Amino acid sequence: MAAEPEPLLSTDALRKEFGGLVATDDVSLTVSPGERRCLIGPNGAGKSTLVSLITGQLDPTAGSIRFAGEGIDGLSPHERVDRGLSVKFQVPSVYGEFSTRENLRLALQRRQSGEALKEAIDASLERFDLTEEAGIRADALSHGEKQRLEIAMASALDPALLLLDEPVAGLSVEETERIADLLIELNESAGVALLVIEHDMAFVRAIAERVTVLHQGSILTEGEMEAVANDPTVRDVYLGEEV
Ligand SMILES: Nc1ncnc2c1ncn2[C@@H]1O[C@H](COP(=O)(O)OP(=O)(O)OP(=O)(O)O)[C@@H](O)[C@H]1O
Repeated sequence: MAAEPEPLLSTDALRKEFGGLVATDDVSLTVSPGERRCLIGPNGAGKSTLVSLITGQLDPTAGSIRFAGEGIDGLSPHERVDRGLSVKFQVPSVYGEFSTRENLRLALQRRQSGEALKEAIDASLERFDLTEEAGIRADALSHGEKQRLEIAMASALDPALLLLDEPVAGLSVEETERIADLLIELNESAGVALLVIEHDMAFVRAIAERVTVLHQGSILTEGEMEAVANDPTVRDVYLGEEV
């Protein structure tokens, strides 16, 4: 029998304590190459902490992480980005005083220069529907445009995995659908695996192939969205809210 292909990302018994509080409790999560996964769970479930452990912003109290076939424990956040693990945090971190085009140049110039760089910037502007905003200062963009610019910057270096922390929080239904379409297109055309934290269940339904539910720092369950949404234990942790 053929061996199972190695996951792109795997965490093994990951744990994070803050003083006496266990924010991440024995989390063993795997993401396959090219997969679209959403991470859901009520407020305080430990979603952002888990993402910070994966990106290297936080060090685990115990456990380990493998990415693209190698252990990445002890690598800095930048070293993880260089290996293809890219992240878009919840708070927009574009350079407000620079134009949309200049922001993309900063993200893309680590790999390219000259005419190739110009072409890559134009392609990225087009892919993320930002061509008309190319000359606008980033701090004058709408919230949705800023989110799209940030996703464009985070995917500039062709990551194997893109982590996104609440990419549609505070966006209109229309902008949310637009970002869902863009992420699916990015996943399908470039093969980028997605690991997305989100509270917006319509968005989760639109993009997730599989959903992982966190509760009190641990994985409560995993599976396809419909099965997860109908799971009574999941309904319990959401206290009757519609999942
Ligand atoms: N730096 C920190 N110091 C102390 N406690 C923390 C720290 N970061 C997170 N926590 C605690 O860890 C737990 C998990 O928080 P986390 O932000 O990871 O949850 P979350 O699922 O992302 O929540 P939300 O959906 O509200 O963003 C919470 O009880 C939180 O108060």
